[in-house]
Amino acid sequence: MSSTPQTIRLGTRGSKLAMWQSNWVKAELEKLGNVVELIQIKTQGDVQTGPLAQIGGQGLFTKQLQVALDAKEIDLAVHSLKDLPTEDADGLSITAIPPRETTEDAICGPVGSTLNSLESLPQKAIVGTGSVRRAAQILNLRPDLDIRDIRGNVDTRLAKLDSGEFDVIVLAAAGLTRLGLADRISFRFDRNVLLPAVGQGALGLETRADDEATVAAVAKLNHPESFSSALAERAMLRRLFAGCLAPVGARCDITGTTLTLTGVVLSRDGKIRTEASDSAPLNDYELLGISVAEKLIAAGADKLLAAAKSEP
Ligand SMILES: NCc1[nH]cc(CCC(=O)O)c1CC(=O)O
Repeated sequence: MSSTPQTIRLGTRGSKLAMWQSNWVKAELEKLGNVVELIQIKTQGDVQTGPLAQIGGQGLFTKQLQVALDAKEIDLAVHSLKDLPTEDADGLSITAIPPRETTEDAICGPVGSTLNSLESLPQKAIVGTGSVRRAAQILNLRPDLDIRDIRGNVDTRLAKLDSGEFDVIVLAAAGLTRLGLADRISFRFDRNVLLPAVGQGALGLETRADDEATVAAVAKLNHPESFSSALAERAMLRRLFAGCLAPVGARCDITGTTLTLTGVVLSRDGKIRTEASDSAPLNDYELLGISVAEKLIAAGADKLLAAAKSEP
């Protein structure tokens, strides 16, 4: 006698990118014999449209999913890991991180543009990004550029670019790739030059920690290298007492079973930049993140972060 598998209720935001990610997770779970139902949930980030830095608030895109998970309205939340605050949510756990998509940031120019590097942008070009991390690192390299805030999902941002509001915009290559829009990328930044956001390109699969059946099913989607690298970056950010709205970047490199984490913290205007790095066995990701954060703090990162917070 075969028992009918329990249905996993998967909570997702309704944006195209979120739906792509959730449908991907659904299909992977179904391949393993699970039954999955998608449940759309609106988050504050979908409702409010002001500049991200002003609406502020960590977890704008993730909190409602966590509330629904906690209330047992869903069994699994699929997050873009970079939008998920690093403070542990009571009773919830990141059960799996599937193979990570590319972590690079990309510049998108007008269709047919021949831009191929930051150096190829004209003087004072208008660059659209809402990310202080991207803004600070770009200004560090090109102080002349005119960085302006942009918001909305990937399609909205590309439409704003195409309407001529910006000369170029910056987006995560991961989102563009998932949406089949990689042909809109003019060039990608070298990860050694512009360090990605903590968790960029990774999905966080969150469950109730005590929901054994869902935990067992979801854990099969975990990719250990992606898990260790993304969680090392998150441990660094947590130890810096910073969030996804801070001028902080991170990069992980894996050689064999050794994980190397590099972190960067900048002033908002990009004039001051401190970088630190350390290596550890893959399983010691938590200690590695703390170690790199402490090196950054020793180099003055806490003062940069305090100053960045107090700026409008
Ligand atoms: N903050 C929005 C967000 N969250 C995740 C991605 C892209 C996909 C990813 O990094 O996993 C994006 C858009 C962007 O930064 O271009």
